[in-house]
Amino acid sequence: MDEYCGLSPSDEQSYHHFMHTKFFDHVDIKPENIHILNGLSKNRAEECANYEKMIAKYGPFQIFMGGIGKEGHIAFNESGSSRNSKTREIQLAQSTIEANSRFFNNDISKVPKSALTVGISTILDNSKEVIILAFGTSKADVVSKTINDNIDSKTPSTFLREHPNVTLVVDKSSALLLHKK
Ligand SMILES: N[C@@H]1[C@@H](O)[C@H](O)[C@@H](COP(=O)(O)O)O[C@@H]1O
Repeated sequence: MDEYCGLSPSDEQSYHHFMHTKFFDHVDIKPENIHILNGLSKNRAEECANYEKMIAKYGPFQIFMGGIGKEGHIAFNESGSSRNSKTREIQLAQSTIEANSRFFNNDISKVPKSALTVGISTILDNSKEVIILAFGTSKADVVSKTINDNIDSKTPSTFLREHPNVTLVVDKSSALLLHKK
């Protein structure tokens, strides 16, 4: 669903690498059926347009499963992403760069500044079911906002409420602020 710009698929911090080591290497799937955005693409706009075309051709997704960023990003749809957004290149928010630096030896300068990501529309308008996982106290604020705030691009995860079949999976820590309402 998303990939850092400039990282090769073999780079240990790439989402290619993550998805293979955590998932694809453990299930029975043909390589030709795995589709991850290419962060090394020379023509990023074309890469994104082709991804949308492929989803339109083979979609909809049975399940879209992902996490959530502290400011409500889904995939890499940072704050400000519109409901109609499609697959595109996006500049990463400073908060995302800081949060993800934990995967780059806590060295912020090593975190790519941009990424390719599916859009909010790509997700919500092409998925029969959406499952979002949010664990830990660092996600408590955004879990509360996702459920209670106005639906607005400031917190893109609020758009999830416009989809008929979304499950937000939380643990006690990320659900902490829900009890205070
Ligand atoms: N691009 C990814 C997102 O797709 C993911 O949702 C987010 C939260 O991940 P985690 O659940 O590990 O905190 O991290 C990254 O920024």
